[in-house]
Amino acid sequence: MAEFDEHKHRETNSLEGEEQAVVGKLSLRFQANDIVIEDLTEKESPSRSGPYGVQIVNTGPDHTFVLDEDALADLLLKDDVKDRAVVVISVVGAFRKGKSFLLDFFLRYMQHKYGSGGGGDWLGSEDAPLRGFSWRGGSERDTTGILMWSEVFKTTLENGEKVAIVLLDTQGAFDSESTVRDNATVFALSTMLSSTQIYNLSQNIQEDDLQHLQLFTEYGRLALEASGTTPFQRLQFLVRDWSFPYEAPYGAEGGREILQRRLKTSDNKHRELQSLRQHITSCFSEIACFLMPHPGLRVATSPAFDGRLQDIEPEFKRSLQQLVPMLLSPQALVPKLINGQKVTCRDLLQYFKSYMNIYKGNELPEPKSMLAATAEANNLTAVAEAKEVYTRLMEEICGGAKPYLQSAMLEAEHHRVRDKALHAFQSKRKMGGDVISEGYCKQLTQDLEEQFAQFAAHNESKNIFKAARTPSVYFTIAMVFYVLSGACALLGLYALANLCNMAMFVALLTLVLWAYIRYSGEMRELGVTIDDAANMLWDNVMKPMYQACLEKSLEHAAAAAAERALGPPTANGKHKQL
Ligand SMILES: Nc1nc2c(ncn2[C@@H]2O[C@H](COP(=O)(O)OP(=O)(O)OP(=O)(O)O)[C@@H](O)[C@H]2O)c(=O)[nH]1
Ligand SMILES: [Mg+2]
Repeated sequence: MAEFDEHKHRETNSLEGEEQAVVGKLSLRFQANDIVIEDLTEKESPSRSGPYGVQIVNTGPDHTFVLDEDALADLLLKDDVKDRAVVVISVVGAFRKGKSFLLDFFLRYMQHKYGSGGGGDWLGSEDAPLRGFSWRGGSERDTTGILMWSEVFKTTLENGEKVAIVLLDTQGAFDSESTVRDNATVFALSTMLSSTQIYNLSQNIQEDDLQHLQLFTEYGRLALEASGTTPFQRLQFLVRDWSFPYEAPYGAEGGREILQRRLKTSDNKHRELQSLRQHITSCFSEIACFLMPHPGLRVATSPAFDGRLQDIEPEFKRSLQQLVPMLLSPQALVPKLINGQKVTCRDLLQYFKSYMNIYKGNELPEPKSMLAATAEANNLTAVAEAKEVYTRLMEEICGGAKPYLQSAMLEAEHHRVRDKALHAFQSKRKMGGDVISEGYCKQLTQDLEEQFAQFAAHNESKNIFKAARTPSVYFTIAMVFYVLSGACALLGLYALANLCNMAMFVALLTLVLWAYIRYSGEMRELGVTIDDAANMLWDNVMKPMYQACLEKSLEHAAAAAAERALGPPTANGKHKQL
């Protein structure tokens, strides 16, 4: 039924003699007396065989945002990137202003420079449609929540540091469906989590654009006080459709002029305007601006435009050639810092979780709770790193295929490795001071002890003598009863002999049952009971008897040796010296 409705849905656009009708997933385009049929399925939901924009923050009911932890973990916890410092590039700003469109050019550069690449110009061929994050024409919003590109790019910076690069596309602000809180949430989340925040503006930098930054300048001020380091890295204003190149030229140079004018603090400015400017400047380690020309009427107004370069004004393409390497070349990449420390992909997952938590309520969080969330995430990432150190080192000592290690030695190694892990935790700088980190440290110590118990149990299971205890106990019992039954039968005590036989069969049956449980992995609880019974019998009956026998035979052997050395005792009890 839904499919039927969808197929009934029709949209028609007309532009300069071109007509387009959308029927279900098919687009019919009447262009220069030709009918062009396009399949929109791929455009709407890109094929999952290649990379795509992964929805990591979804819009939930009642204007809530929900983090898709699993999707994010899949991207950030891949073995080849999880421990790399991360560079996070995000684009924010009002809706329908070409954010996703721009990101798709970023992707072309990334794939060319850091991906499978290929020769030629990174901008691509003139007639290739633009693919990547979903973008489209029209007046209704397209991107919702936050998306991360599924391909985490890798490169080495000039200083030799290996980094991972992630791209974020965000929901446009100020559409008719979003509340002020929704806009603020997307804006704050992406700013707090990115190392390069591209603030996409249309035509000019206006005062209200600066005011939106005020949302977290107070957080920035508190973070600055708490850590003594600049809370955010790069803020890149990007002015689209700049129409006054005669006043300030397109590109970074013109951008600098405009930015200077907009951020200038002078005595004749109102105090509020001055303080806003001061805060913005102190929160980011680098603020820049770039003026983009208009891409041409086909880009802005044609429903048939699919992103191919041949439809874009050359001036716009020239600006892209300047802007994109300026932000994404290895020399330009800025790793994400929080509290003055590099953030790895694994840490980024934790920061996402902690920051999403504070945006769960109905109210916008206070800057203080944003700071508390940062302190929490600082500690949690330090805990995760310490646990990683502990697990890695212990795996090297007694992990999977490593042979059995004596219990006392394993314990000594545990103490050494635990101290190393605790040192890793303590040496990471954390907001909130010792009072907060003490609690995390206690919990960490407890968790490491629990982990050690598991390592120790695993180590014990490798002791083949202990592993063989259960079958040897039951086999011994069976043998003892077999001999006893034979002896009883010889003495004519048939009732007793039968009882012994029965006990022998019970022991053998238990042995067979145990072997089956171990082999099949079924009825594991019964297996544990059989092992426990064997341990109990060993500890309380067989071991004492075995020790008693051993002592007796040792005594006997010692006496025999002494006798051999000293000769047999004489009638008066003295030994005759040989
Ligand atoms: N005027 C103008 N239009 C542009 C520019 N860049 C892209 N567009 C057009 O803007 C429209 C919207 O592009 P999107 O990339 O989907 O915009 P968005 O900002 O991601 O929109 P939302 O996802 O709804 O927030 C498309 O028709 C593009 O062709 C530009 O620099 N100037
Ligand atoms: Mg978009």
